[in-house]
Amino acid sequence: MIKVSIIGATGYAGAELVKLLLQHPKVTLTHVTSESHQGLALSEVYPHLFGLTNLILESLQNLPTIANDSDFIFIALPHGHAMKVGLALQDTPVRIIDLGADYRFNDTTIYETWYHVPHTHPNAPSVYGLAELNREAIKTAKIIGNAGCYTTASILALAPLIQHKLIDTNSIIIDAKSGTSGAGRSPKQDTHYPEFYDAFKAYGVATHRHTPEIEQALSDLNGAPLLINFTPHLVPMSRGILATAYATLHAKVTDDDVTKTFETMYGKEPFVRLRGEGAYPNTKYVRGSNFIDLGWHIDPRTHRVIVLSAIDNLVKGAAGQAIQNLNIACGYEETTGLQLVPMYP
Ligand SMILES: NC(=O)C1=CN([C@@H]2O[C@H](COP(=O)(O)OP(=O)(O)OC[C@H]3O[C@@H](n4cnc5c(N)ncnc54)[C@H](OP(=O)(O)O)[C@@H]3O)[C@@H](O)[C@H]2O)C=CC1
Ligand SMILES: CC(=O)N[C@@H](CCC(=O)OP(=O)(O)O)C(=O)O
Repeated sequence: MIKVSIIGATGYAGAELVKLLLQHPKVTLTHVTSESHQGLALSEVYPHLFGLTNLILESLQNLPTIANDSDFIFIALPHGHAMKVGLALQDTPVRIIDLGADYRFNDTTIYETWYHVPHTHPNAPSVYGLAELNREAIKTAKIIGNAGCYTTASILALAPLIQHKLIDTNSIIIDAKSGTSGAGRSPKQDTHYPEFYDAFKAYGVATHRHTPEIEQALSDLNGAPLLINFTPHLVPMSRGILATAYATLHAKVTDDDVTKTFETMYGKEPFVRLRGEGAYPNTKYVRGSNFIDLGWHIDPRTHRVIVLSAIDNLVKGAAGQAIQNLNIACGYEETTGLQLVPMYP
C-alpha cells in the first residue's frame, strides 16, 4: 500500500480523485486539503461521499506534515498554485501528480504567454502526464504534469496520423465541446444555469490555453513545430468532452492506412477504445470511465480525415488519468482501480 494525499480535494477534479482513490486497492488516502472548508468533514462538503470516508479537510499550511505522511501528492488547484507546492516539496522524497497546467510545458515561457502568470519553478523535474505517449518518462518522474481534458481528447485523436505522417500538419482544426464541470465548482456567470441551459456557444476562439499544450505534444510527434486551430464550446451537460479533429490526408493515403495507424498505435492500450471507421463516439458511452473512444471518417470529396473522440473530462481528462499515471509511477498494473464500466444511460 502507498499513502497518497490530495491538495484541493473540494474541487470537482479533487472530489473525483477521492471517489476513485477510495476504491483503489493499493492506495490509502491519508490527507485532503481545502482552504475555504478546513475543519469540515469531506462528506459534509460532498454528501455523495457520506459514510464512505471520515477524512477531515486540512489547510495547505499543514503541507510539511502531509508530505511526511505521503508517498504521492495529487494537486488539484487552479493553475499558478501547484508550482508553489512543487517548489516547497522539491527536496523531499514525495512524488507529485499535478492535475493543473503548471507542469505541462517543456518551455515555461510558453506557459507564461498563455496563462499570464510568471512561472516560478522553471526547469522542474517534471514530465508530461499523457500515458499513451509518455509512459517511460512517467515511470520515474518526480513531478507528473497530468495532461488536460480537451488536450487529452484532441492529442490522442490525432497522434497516430501525425506519427505515421498521413496528414498535412498545416491543415489541423479541432472543434471540441465540454460539459460545464470542466469549468470547476466555483460559480461563474458562464456556468450559471440560466446562462448555459438550452444554449450552446463557442469561447476562447484562437486564444484558448489548451492550444499550446496540443501543439507541444503534436509537434513532438511530428519532429517539427506545427500550429493548429482549436475552438472549445460549452455544452449544457455536466460531464463529457467530444472533440472533432479535421486534417487533410496526404495524396494516396487510403481508409485502410488510416485504420492501420490507429490499430498500430493503440491496439494494446487498455483505455483507448477503437470504435473504428464510421463510428460515432458519444460522451454517454464513456461517462464515469477512464476510456477514450475514437472513431474516424474519411470524406472522399475533400480527402480529409475527421476523427471523433469522447472522454469523461473528470476521469480520462483529469482524475482517472492521474491514477493511470500513479499506477505507472508505482509499477502497478495500469488499470488498477480504474476498471470502471461507463454509467449508462
Ligand atoms: N474540472 C475539470 O474537468 C478538469 C480540471 N483540471 C484541473 O484541475 C484543477 C482543479 O480544477 P477543478 O477541480 O475543476 O476546480 P474547482 O474550482 O472545482 O476547485 C478548485 C480547488 O482548488 C482550491 N483552491 C481554489 N483557490 C485556491 C487558492 N487560492 N489556494 C488554495 N486552494 C485553492 C479549492 O479549494 P477551497 O475553495 O475549498 O479552498 C478547490 O479545492 C485545475 O488546475 C484544472 O485546470 C484538469 C482537467 C479537467
Ligand atoms: C468547460 C471549461 O471551462 N473548461 C476549461 C478547461 C478545463 C480545465 O480545467 O483545464 P485543464 O484541463 O487545462 O486543467 C476551460 O476552458 O478553461
